[in-house]
Amino acid sequence: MARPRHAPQCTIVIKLGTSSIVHEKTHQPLLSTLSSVVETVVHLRSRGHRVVLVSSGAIGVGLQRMNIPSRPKSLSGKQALAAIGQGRLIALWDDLFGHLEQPIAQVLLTRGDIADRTRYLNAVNTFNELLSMGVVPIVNENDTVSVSEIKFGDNDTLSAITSSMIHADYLFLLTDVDGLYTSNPRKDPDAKQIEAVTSISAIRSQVSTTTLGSSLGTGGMETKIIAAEIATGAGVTTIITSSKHPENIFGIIEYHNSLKTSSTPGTPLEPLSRTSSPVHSPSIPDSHRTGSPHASPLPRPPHTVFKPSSTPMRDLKSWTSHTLYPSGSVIIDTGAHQVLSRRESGGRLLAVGVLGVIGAFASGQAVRIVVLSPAAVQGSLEQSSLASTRPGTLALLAAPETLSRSALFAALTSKPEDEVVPTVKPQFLYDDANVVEVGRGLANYNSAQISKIKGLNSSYIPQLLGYADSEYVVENITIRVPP
Ligand SMILES: N[C@@H](CCC(=O)OP(=O)(O)O)C(=O)O
Repeated sequence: MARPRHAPQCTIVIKLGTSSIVHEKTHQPLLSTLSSVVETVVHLRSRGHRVVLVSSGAIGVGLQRMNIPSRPKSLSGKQALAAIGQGRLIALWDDLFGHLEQPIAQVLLTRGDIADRTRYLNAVNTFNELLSMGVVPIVNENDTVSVSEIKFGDNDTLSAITSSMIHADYLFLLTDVDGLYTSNPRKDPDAKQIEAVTSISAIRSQVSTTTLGSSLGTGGMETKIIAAEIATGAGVTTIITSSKHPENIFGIIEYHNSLKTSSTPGTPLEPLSRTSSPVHSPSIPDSHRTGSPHASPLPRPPHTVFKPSSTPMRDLKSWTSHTLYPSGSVIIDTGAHQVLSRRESGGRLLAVGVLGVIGAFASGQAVRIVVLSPAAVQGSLEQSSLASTRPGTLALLAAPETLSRSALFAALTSKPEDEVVPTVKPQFLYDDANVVEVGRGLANYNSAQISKIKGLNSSYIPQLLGYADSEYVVENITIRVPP
């Protein structure tokens, strides 16, 4: 007899915002929502899934404990309330999960914690160990020690980074609306839910993101879209759905698994849940919206799905792009921008493609990869000139991004290029105002060294720096804005 096909076991991150954890006015915990989340998580665990919860709410619980009506404006005020509330918040989760014999763990992170590669790997190892022990890690930002430079800022971003760290299959952003709408559904009766998103840049122009979000949390739809961008870039299917019906997570996973894996279109997998999942409205299958070859006969609980990238970033690249606070910028020319946007570049930048640096950074630190803004290119062009400084040496007092180096050498000297030591001296003053960030990477040399070797063939590195650790000046580059 044919055995029923089981849904694959997944790693699932579920993020609950402040407005889903405490009441907006009274700050009392929303016990029925929290209990439903606990039942859902325990049920997912019983089906073999690995689950991580990202829980906001420390400040909200702190407000209730101290009987303070609204979030303080000062950072230290928020940090103090988070310190008061976090203990009670985790105690509440432990109590609720404890009734169902489910062990939990508290994981508090800041961006600074995982900006260091060793600490990042330690965090990954801890997550993996906890998950293999059958524990549900409950993550929040370590607000007490976070300052603006090292803050994730909102737990949407934190949940996306957590998903990428543990190579999650799904990230569920549970919130007070059941998906992404074309406009604010609370105000606009014509607002339409967007069921599936394949291009985040395209969706940005179609939706209004400013009007949603409660007075308690720091997130809103914009931070959810940013989180979806980070998570889908790391290969994680990202879902926005209502925190009022966490049990719909079963139906949503089942629905998407049936689209993905059904060899016979329309054959449902064995349900993840034996209990029936309330489904609030029948809706048009994703296949209709996204061009998927298979239609699913399964009901589709309301949600918006952001499809994962078909070419997810390698782990280290994802880590570089999103977890590291960049210390400075490396300005690249248009040619390097094009090359780095191709996969075969391996995400490595040669000195020849560098126009300059902004700020001071050490080797090993994260840097922004930036290009000149159109206005800066124009300003640079206006100041261009060419000069010879000593025999056999060319100084380019020019806008190097506008020049072909070999054409330049051919025009100005009969010597082959490798006999000439050029010095690139753009006269234009580059700063953050005249560049545009297109990606991030890890510097192999410090800012002063990259300044010395910018624009040059890598063979000059030992001569100019006295050593050459690598022929590349920046590695592990992720280009997020193609030319
Ligand atoms: N770490 C803070 C939460 C930050 C925040 O407001 O997040 P969110 O409610 O998801 O927008 C806390 O626990 O209160």
